[in-house]
Amino acid sequence: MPLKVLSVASEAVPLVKTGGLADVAGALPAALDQQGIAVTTLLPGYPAVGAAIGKAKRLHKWDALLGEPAQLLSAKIGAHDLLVLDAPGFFARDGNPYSDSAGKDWDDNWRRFAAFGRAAADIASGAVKKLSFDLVHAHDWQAAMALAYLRFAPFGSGPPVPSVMTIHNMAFQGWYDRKIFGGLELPKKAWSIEGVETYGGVGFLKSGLQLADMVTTVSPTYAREIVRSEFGMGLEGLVASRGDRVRGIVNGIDTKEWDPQSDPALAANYTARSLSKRKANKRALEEHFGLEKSDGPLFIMVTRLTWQKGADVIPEVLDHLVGNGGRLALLGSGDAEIVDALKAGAARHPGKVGLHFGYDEALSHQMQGGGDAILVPSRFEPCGLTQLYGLAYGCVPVVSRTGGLSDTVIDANPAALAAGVATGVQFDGVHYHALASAISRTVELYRQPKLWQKIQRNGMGADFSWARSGAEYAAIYRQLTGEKA
Ligand SMILES: Nc1ncnc2c1ncn2[C@@H]1O[C@H](COP(=O)(O)OP(=O)(O)O[C@H]2O[C@H](CO)[C@@H](O)[C@H](O)[C@H]2O)[C@@H](O)[C@H]1O
Repeated sequence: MPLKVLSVASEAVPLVKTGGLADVAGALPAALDQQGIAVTTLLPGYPAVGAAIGKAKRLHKWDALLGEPAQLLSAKIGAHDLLVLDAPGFFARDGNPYSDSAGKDWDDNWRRFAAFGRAAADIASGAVKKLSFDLVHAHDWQAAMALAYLRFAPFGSGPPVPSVMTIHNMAFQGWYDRKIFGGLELPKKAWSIEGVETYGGVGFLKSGLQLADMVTTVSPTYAREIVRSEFGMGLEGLVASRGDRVRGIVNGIDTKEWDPQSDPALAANYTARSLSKRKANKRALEEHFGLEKSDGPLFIMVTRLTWQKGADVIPEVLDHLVGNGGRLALLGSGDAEIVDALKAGAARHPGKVGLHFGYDEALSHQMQGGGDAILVPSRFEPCGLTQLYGLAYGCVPVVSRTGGLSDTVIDANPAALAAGVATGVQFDGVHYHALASAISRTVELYRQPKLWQKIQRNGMGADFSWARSGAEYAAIYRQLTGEKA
């Protein structure tokens, strides 16, 4: 019998995505299947999820799940085994999973995602006939309360199922005022520093970190960084106290979705041996972004426009980038201030800087397939996926040396160039000078076509499949289920 894992995630490709969490929650099950592990993913029943699954089988019903009627639906989408928490009072809303159409977080997010956790814990502790799981894997704060309910208020009285908590981003913690505690329907004993109490309120992510049998994060470097206050965001002490129960496993990418040889979004498909075909993609990008046609270096960026991603430094560096013969195509959405500063910068450089605000999956593929280099100047980055897509597509990553960016890109320093292993450019610190000098270095490399192609090919040949990381998760699952057996 394969090990059965309940993966609890608030978003997963191909059904609903606002960021990298969805890519990982969507891709990991197939990798684990290769390891003989059967993953079922529990998702909230947002409108898009309901529409995708259509008429689904009902497995369970709650008259009042933290106050709202709910049912559990079962569906299969492609190879994905899904459980969907259909609770219209919580999830049948316009906007994205966390905020309304105007971008404002829903006031009752604590209740929505506590209910999600409550449902996950019920499922994992035997409330649903015919469903049983050997382990629960919760992703980020939206799923973390599953572990609090499992510990303090499981459905049955059987042995507790082991658990893994994965941090995709420590910056989002789900912290709420203590007055919500009553609404969580947890026993009083959960209100303690060993339970959900966090700096006088309720901490969702903190509860998961405290209570999980194993904590993972999405790169080894980030796992080491989050014991320091600059990265731990207040939870560094707790992370440090968990010692070797905190591991870093670098993300892979879905190499079927992200394959330049077969990607239907591209004007021209190509491989590491036919890089010259990328030119057609570059022309298509220039067209889309209203850029002058040129064979000079075309930088791209695909990102949330936030402080984390260093997007605020881009407007400052535009003059330098353009002055060095570069052009920039940027796709993103986020902070209004950054949007305004980018617009002002682009207005100074018509034909050289093109902006597309919003979220566009197909365009993000086209950009990786036609751009020469992708800028990823993150202040912190648990793993980062866009640099991995860049590597796979021969769009050379230019990254700050932090978190997963450190672990996945080999800087084109003299030693790496001499050894023929460089895959990108790294720089230290996220500020004008660091980024400007990284851009200059990149342009210099680009102007040496043989060397540049070598860097592109090295990246395209790197192993960023899920196979290796899948094996690491599988080893953790086996260790934990063995420990509890
Ligand atoms: N405007 C836009 N249009 C189209 N696509 C867009 C887009 N903006 C972003 N994307 C896409 O969204 C994803 C973002 O991935 P990141 O790794 O940058 O993750 P994010 O910070 O969301 O997630 C967190 O979780 C992931 C997963 O573990 C970690 O890699 C990361 O470090 C951590 O911060 C990529 O697939 C990217 O192409």
